[in-house]
Amino acid sequence: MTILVLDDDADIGIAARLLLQRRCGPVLTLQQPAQLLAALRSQAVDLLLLDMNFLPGRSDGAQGLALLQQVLALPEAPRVIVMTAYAEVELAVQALKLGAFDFITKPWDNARLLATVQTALAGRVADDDGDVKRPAEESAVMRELRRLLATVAPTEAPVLLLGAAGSGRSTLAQALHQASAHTSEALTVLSPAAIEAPEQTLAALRGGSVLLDEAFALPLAAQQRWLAALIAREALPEAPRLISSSQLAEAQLFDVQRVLPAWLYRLNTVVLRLPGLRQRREDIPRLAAQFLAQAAARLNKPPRPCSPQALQQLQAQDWPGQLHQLRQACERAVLLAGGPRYEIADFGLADGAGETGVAALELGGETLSLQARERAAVAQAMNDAQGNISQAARLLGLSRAALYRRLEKHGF
Ligand SMILES: Nc1ncnc2c1ncn2[C@@H]1O[C@H](COP(=O)(O)OP(=O)(O)OP(=O)(O)O)[C@@H](O)[C@H]1O
Repeated sequence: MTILVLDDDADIGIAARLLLQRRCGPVLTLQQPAQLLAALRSQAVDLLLLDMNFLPGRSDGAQGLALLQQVLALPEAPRVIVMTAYAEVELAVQALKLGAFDFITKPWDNARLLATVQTALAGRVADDDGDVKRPAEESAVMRELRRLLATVAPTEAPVLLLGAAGSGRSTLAQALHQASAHTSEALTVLSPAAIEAPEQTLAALRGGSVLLDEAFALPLAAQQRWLAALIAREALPEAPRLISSSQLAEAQLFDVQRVLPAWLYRLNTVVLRLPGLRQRREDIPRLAAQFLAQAAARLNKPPRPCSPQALQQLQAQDWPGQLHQLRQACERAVLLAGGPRYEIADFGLADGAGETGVAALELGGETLSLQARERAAVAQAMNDAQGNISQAARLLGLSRAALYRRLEKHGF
């Protein structure tokens, strides 16, 4: 994986090389924008770190944006991370709209730059001959979701995020907050099911965004109180931007025994639905590569490619625990892998569990391992409690914290 850094400040190139070369691959540096296109035509580059301002006294990024467009129009275009000054959020947003993979602000935070670079490189997977292919593209359904997110983020409209547990709702809420007008303020995450006094909790918030996690996983009377508390809070200055999440299916949302319609209508001005991995299998290789690269860096293991067979089999799994489960499987692979590539056995997937989920484990009867039984019991309780953590914990005779640990452990 080759990285090219273009910045008129030579020190930036040196700093990037020191940080990235050992962990990610060769780092080339350039200071002259005029040399960029020729360099990209003569040399295979996987990732370009592109400064946005080169002319003294100019800071509108126009030259950087023009270069970005030219780079992305190349037949073998690398991914591009643009580098902007702290105050140039607007410029970064423009670059993202043009197709930049991500942006980083200078002076950068080393851990953040490394993570961003690893994520960008992770999309490139090795084929059978070990050659590097073009980054796998994002599924159409996720591209559409991002487009919607970019449209609604700058508005003040309440957004409801729907998706299965582990499908990435918290991450989407973060992205929404970051692209909103409140990005310089806090995103506060609240679990209504765990909060006794919504009035005081909401009154204490000043600006920013608030995420009401599992907003409907509470009794109807409590939903009524939250509704009243929210209406009271919105009448006061500095009301936070409202984001909520739920893992309920559409039909359950409109079940009046479970969801107070007025509470739902307060939250669902805009609804963003996160598809499960089964609905976007084409994203699995890229996500797996990303999780593998992140885990390898964190655990100080050498980066390895995934064998094409392993990728194919990962793609064929159903992943009932969604991204959480995929991430955990990738961490296992990083810990267990002994060969030059990750093979499917390294991921430690329970036989059949991936294809058919919990049902297969239950059918396994006496042959089930203790771990599998525990997972099945947790899944059953979560199902019976309709996703309400407190209730599921009661059913299992566990504390909420102990249940959270088990949910995490089993990749829900
Ligand atoms: N678009 C993405 N690309 C890569 N990784 C992602 C993405 N979205 C989420 N993840 C990762 O997947 C995992 C699950 O995401 P997240 O915690 O956002 O899901 P969730 O639906 O909020 O889960 P829960 O139901 O447990 O609250 C996390 O480790 C997160 O870092």
